[in-house]
Amino acid sequence: MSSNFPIIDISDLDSPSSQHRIADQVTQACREWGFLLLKNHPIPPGNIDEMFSLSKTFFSLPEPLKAQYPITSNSIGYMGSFQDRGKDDKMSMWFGGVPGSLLAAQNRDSLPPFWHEHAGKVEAFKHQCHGLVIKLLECFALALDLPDRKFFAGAHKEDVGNGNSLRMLLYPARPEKPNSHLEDVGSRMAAHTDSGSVTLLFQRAPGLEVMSPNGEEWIKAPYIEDCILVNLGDALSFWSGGQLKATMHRVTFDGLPHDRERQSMAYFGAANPDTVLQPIVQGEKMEKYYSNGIELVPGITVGELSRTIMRDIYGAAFQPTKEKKAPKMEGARQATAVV
Ligand SMILES: O=C(O)CCC(=O)C(=O)O
Ligand SMILES: [Fe+2]
Repeated sequence: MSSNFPIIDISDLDSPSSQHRIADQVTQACREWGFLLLKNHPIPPGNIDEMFSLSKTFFSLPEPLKAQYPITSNSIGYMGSFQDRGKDDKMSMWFGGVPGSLLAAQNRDSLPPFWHEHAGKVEAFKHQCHGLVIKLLECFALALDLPDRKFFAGAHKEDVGNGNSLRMLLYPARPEKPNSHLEDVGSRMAAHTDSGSVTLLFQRAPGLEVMSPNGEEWIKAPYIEDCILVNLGDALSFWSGGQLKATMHRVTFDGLPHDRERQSMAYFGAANPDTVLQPIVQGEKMEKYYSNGIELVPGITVGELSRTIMRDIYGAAFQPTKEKKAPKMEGARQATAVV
């Protein structure tokens, strides 16, 4: 069923003679699917392997040790299985913020000590991801023929706001299905759309399901080694006047049985918090648009959207505990949408 899932080779993206063709392919995939697999991308496999290996070591630490560092409103920290609103069986480690913020004094208490010596590598990896997100945004600007070709790149500065987060994930393998002994267990990752612009998804095993273009069935996202899965978020869909899709995706116990492990990493490329959401493609209007059940009104900013989503998901449970002790840092307060 996933045989016509788009797979696009971007090895020639930097060559002026191929740029238009690749931009059109990427954009067409996002009009239809909102998802695609990128082949021959510029992120070195060794760096991806290194991140996965660190992630695995971190997640295997004792739960009480990790649980001392719950995610804060700086989008830095850990969240264990069954702890989020959906009570899903997955562990997440979040690395939000601008370059340098993982080791900044005000975040020291939020970052588990395991990561202190690796923070530079994580930030270097985020920087590479950001570079690829900008290239993809340039493709959309070109193929959509935006009046302001530089709008996307200008609105996604790496050193502004807190939106660009790396989330490491581990869906643990368990001898028994968790809801046989725990009440109120959800799935692995509840169905959702991402709220930002472009997500780069690195996978180490299959398990993700994606809504089909006709919106009628869940399709297994193909897993191809060395390819990055890309999907779009609600903000980008909104700017495109709905031409580009933000597609629902999920991980269930059917798609990923309880005794199978999956490791993944999502890099969420998001626009700077003061960027206004409104259609920018000529001739497009957007009256009503929803991001995971929250109505987006044209004129809302990216920062307001992510704060609303964070409040909706965590409610009173989301306490920026560590942050309260630390001095405030301008420009790094926006929460990232978490599911
Ligand atoms: O594990 C996955 O591939 C899903 C990750 C995801 O959808 C997310 O973090 O938003
Ligand atoms: Fe997602």
